[in-house]
Amino acid sequence: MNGIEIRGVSKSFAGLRALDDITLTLGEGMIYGLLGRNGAGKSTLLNLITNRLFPDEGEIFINGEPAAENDRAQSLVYLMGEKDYYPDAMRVRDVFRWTGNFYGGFDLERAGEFCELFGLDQTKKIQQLSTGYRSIYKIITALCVDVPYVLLDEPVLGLDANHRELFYKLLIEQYAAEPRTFVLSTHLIEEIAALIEQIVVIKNGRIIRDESCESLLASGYTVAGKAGDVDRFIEGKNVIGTDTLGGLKTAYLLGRPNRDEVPQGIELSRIDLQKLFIELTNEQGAKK
Ligand SMILES: Nc1ncnc2c1ncn2[C@@H]1O[C@H](COP(=O)(O)OP(=O)(O)OP(=O)(O)O)[C@@H](O)[C@H]1O
Repeated sequence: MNGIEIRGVSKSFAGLRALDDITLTLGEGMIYGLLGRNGAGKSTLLNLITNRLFPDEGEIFINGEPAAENDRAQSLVYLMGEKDYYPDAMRVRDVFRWTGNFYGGFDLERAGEFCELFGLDQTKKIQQLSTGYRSIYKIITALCVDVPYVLLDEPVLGLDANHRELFYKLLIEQYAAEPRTFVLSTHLIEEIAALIEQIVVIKNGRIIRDESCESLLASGYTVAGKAGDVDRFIEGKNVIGTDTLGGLKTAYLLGRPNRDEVPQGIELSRIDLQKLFIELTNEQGAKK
């Protein structure tokens, strides 16, 4: 079966259960958002898929082949991790060549174009790059390597807003030109909300949501209007947060709205992903 299949995987570090019986399939040609609070287990999961770590229990398969110590399976997955896996003295252009040799395909021409767009000098050594450009050379590598599964762990770390926009744009363009699976682990949830099709939420080492962005967003809604009207409307409903500005109030609710029940003067709209995420992942919040 094609895809990355994670079956009953657990991983502990010195007694701390970082991942607890994870079962998950990452399909082909999809953009996933892997979301979770700090320490939830996102990087551990990505590191297990790519053999930086090995599970205590369970197994991972890549296109039907065991992922553990299997070069053929691993050549299908590229992880852009938080750590630098290339020697500091290596030049950016050599990273591109080396990655192409290891993975059997790399679009050097496209990488050159991306370097120009980001203003990255390919002749520079990694050790000469600023924090943002250390992310940028890795982003470019991840976008240009020819593999069906690209895992991006905090890809926009240290990037300014313009460079983040550029990255999202290039990612969508690359995806449209040649569909493959991208898994984006990030805390900048609203920024990726428009890109992702499927959302996986990890909380305390367990998966609490694995569903389409569309259906997750349909599990809540926002109402806004005069504070008094909004207060009357939300009474007895499942309110997860409110914002007040002057005499106006916005309330975020779980559940599906009954449109017929919404009085005049109350504006109904979609809930934003960030608000839902906060509710799903706070300690008291959201049972599965
Ligand atoms: N090599 C390690 N040794 C010991 N503990 C570890 C190790 N790697 C991860 N952990 C612990 O496992 C848990 C999950 O960490 P992980 O890095 O996977 O979380 P994360 O969701 O990626 O977090 P963040 O968003 O902060 O990067 C944390 O409690 C972390 O401290």
